[in-house]
Amino acid sequence: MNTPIQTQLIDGKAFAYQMTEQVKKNVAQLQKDTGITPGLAVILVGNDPASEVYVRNKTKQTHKVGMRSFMHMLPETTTQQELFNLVQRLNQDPDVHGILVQLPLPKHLDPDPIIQSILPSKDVDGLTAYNAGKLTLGHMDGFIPCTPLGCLMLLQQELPKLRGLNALIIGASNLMGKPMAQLLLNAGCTVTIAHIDTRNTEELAQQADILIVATGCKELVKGSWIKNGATVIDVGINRVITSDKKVKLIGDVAFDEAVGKAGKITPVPGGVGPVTIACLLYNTIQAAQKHVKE
Ligand SMILES: Nc1nc(=O)c2c([nH]1)NC[C@@H]1CN(c3ccc(C(=O)N[C@@H](CCC(=O)O)C(=O)O)cc3)C=[N+]21
Repeated sequence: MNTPIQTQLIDGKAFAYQMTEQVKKNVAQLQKDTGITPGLAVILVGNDPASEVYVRNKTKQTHKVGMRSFMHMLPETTTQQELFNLVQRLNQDPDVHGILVQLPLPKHLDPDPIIQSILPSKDVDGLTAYNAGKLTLGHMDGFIPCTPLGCLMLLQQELPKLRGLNALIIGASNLMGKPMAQLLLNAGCTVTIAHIDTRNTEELAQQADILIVATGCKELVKGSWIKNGATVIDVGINRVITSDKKVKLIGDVAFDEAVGKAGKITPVPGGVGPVTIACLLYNTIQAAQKHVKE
């Protein structure tokens, strides 16, 4: 019988608060030095309730740090050409330093050509081929997607030495899994990516010192999958209705089972989510600062 491990919660909310305070100072400094106020444009197409929550959070935080926020809420019926035209306008707008197209887009729209039409210098989501390529080459001066950047920052805070650790990432998306793998590889981890066709994900997880889960499958990872003392980063956000008819957020890790096995774990909510938004603000101030230097 193994003695249960004391599992430490990683407080993403507190981390995001610290980061946001720093961004706020940098915004004030930039305004003092140059008169420029960083501006973030967010495009939301259709009315997905979860996306509306994130976008509202983003707008609130943007104002809190003293940046300008340009919200573009487009109807479900928006065409590819209309969306493309809006991105072109924002590319040319000198008040806009960062552009984010909230994903997923409605099914009739093709996200990739839209994303690729964003100017790399305004691509604060880090999804253009230019920024993705920079990351792959190990250049840290491009824009890095906000969620994996946030996960890396949390890991750097929690683990003094990442070099040589085994990391398993479950989920291989362009927004999360792939850039996460590049970041951890650059940090010296031995990186494995598992995805929907992987046959032995559970077995791979049991070898992982760092386990990052971004699948959108609620409570996919069971307690028995987790190596004793591992650091677990739960990127999932799943809405479920409880027996007393309340909406509750749960992650991609069965949290109650992970407690007593993991050394450290991010909760949902209050883990990766708030840090993602802080990283978006961080990328946007970077975009505005670079704009000044050019
Ligand atoms: N182009 C694009 N870039 C993104 O970065 C992007 C996106 N599309 N689409 C969706 C995902 C998801 N995402 C979140 C941001 C904040 C919270 C967040 O604030 N979460 C709070 C809870 C908020 C709630 O109540 O739902 C928490 O975890 O504590 C969650 C998820 C950004 N994403």
